[in-house]
Amino acid sequence: MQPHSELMPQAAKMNGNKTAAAKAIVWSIAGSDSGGGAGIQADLLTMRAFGVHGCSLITAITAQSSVEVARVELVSEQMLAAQWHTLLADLPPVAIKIGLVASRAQQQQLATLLATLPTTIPVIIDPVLIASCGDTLTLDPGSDALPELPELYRFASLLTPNLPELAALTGLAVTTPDQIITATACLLTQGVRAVLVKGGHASGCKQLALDYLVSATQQAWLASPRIETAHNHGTGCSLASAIASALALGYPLDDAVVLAKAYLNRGLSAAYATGQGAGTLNHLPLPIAVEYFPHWLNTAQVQALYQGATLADLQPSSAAFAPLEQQEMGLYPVVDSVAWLKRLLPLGINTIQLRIKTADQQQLSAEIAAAIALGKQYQAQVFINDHWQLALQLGAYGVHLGQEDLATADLAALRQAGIRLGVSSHGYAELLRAKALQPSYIALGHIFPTKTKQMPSQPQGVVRLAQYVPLAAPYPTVAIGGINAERLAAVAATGVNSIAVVTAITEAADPEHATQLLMALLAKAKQEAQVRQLAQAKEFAQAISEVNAVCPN
Ligand SMILES: Cc1ncc(COP(=O)(O)OP(=O)(O)O)c(N)n1
Ligand SMILES: Cc1nc(C(=O)O)sc1CCOP(=O)(O)O
Ligand SMILES: [Mg+2]
Repeated sequence: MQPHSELMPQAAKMNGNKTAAAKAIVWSIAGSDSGGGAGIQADLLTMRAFGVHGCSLITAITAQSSVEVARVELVSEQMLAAQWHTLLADLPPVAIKIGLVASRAQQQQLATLLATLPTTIPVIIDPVLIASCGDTLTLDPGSDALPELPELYRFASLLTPNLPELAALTGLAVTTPDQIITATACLLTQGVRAVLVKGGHASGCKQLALDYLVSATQQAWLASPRIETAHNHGTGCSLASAIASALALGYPLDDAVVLAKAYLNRGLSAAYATGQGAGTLNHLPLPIAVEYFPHWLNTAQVQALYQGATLADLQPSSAAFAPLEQQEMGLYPVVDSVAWLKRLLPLGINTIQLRIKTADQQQLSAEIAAAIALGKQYQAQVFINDHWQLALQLGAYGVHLGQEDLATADLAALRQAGIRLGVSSHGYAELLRAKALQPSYIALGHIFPTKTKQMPSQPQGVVRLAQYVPLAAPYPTVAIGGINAERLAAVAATGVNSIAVVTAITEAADPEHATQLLMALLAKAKQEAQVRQLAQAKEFAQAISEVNAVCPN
């Protein structure tokens, strides 16, 4: 899917004689909650917070407050169809969120309608069966009632059941992590492409909410501190809408889930009362501060949590990779031969990477050994890309690994040998996964289009980079991908620690001159950033002293 609005030149729509930027359109197919906490109302607030344009297709109208659902009326088949066709003609969706589908007939109708849409439009289905408070939402009593949703399953890019719903949908127990994995596997076999199990109801781990994300290609657990609040009405609707909105903005599914979870955590932290019953989360706009982002865990870690371990136990400092000796990496050239190291190290580069993609084992071994020796000679941090076995064998300073290498590399052996680890990342999910390894640095790519390598992901741009940098803390960060002299200042302004380049050096008419220019530009940009930070700190201190002068206590 193409990223919308944030990364691409803004699409323009004519509005009278004014030109306005178009927002991505997200449909919410759901019930109306007259109390304003859940359903369509929560969905539209969430979509607004994400900066997308929300449209509603109402399936049922509820007379609902914070304490009761007094009456539910399904909209007619004709009215649901009218909403669909009217919107489709003028406001077609980039993503769809489906919440309350109030009868089997509506399921069938929606299945027929969804089948007419391109399969590239992501559909997030939040099975509204059992509310956060544990109440079963019984809408259409009798034989026509839910919970069977298979009619719609095959359209779901992601299904987001809570634990009781997962149990109801599969007929399986879901008390332990293994049982949750088995139950979700059962849903995948029924045609759902991915499942996010919301762990808010789990009793196995008291301090954390553990959500489980699984698709055909990956599985992961997201751990967030439990937020103690009674005002959690509409959390399921908001999470699913947040995921649909993030997908519409061009985030891949795992990133969309991470961002949506952070959105929910922050909203719950600022939740407020409405009536006498459960109030609602606060729909605050993006961006979201680092403290609300979840941790990325594997199943073994979650099993340990179920047995009483804490998050801190899972990441002891003894399991961290050695830190960089020179934390200020500056300009970080990524080159494919020792000949390049010989040209660039005398210029004062302190961090460099040997990235050889084609060579036989003997050549590789010789190049890596020579690179290590040069690193020692120039007291430079030389990282070896990919070839971690040779790096280990030959005693390299560091290795740089991609996400796909993490499954096969012997990380424990590298750590024990004191070899530094740099890890690639391309978005929120990979960043959290990299961070969980306690590496020596985290690379954030690719910022701009690059011709050096075929990238499966989209360029991130500097707006997203600025959000990733604080999330990577305390690990140093390196930006990579399409960076050159013109773009360097904008990249450095994000606060990233280092900038890695390939072609800006290797394809320059005068690589030594280009390197020196990039080094000087980076040093200048960092100095300017420091001056800006100092000025901000001064302004803040001044404001505090003025407040103290007015109200000394
Ligand atoms: C500093 C830096 N960042 C990212 C990469 C990419 O590494 P990887 O994901 O291993 O991909 P390849 O470089 O092997 O194509 C990097 N090399 N350096
Ligand atoms: C090797 C590499 N890795 C990337 C990532 O995003 O992981 S981008 C990239 C290529 C960087 O080359 P250039 O500076 O010529 O664009
Ligand atoms: Mg690699």
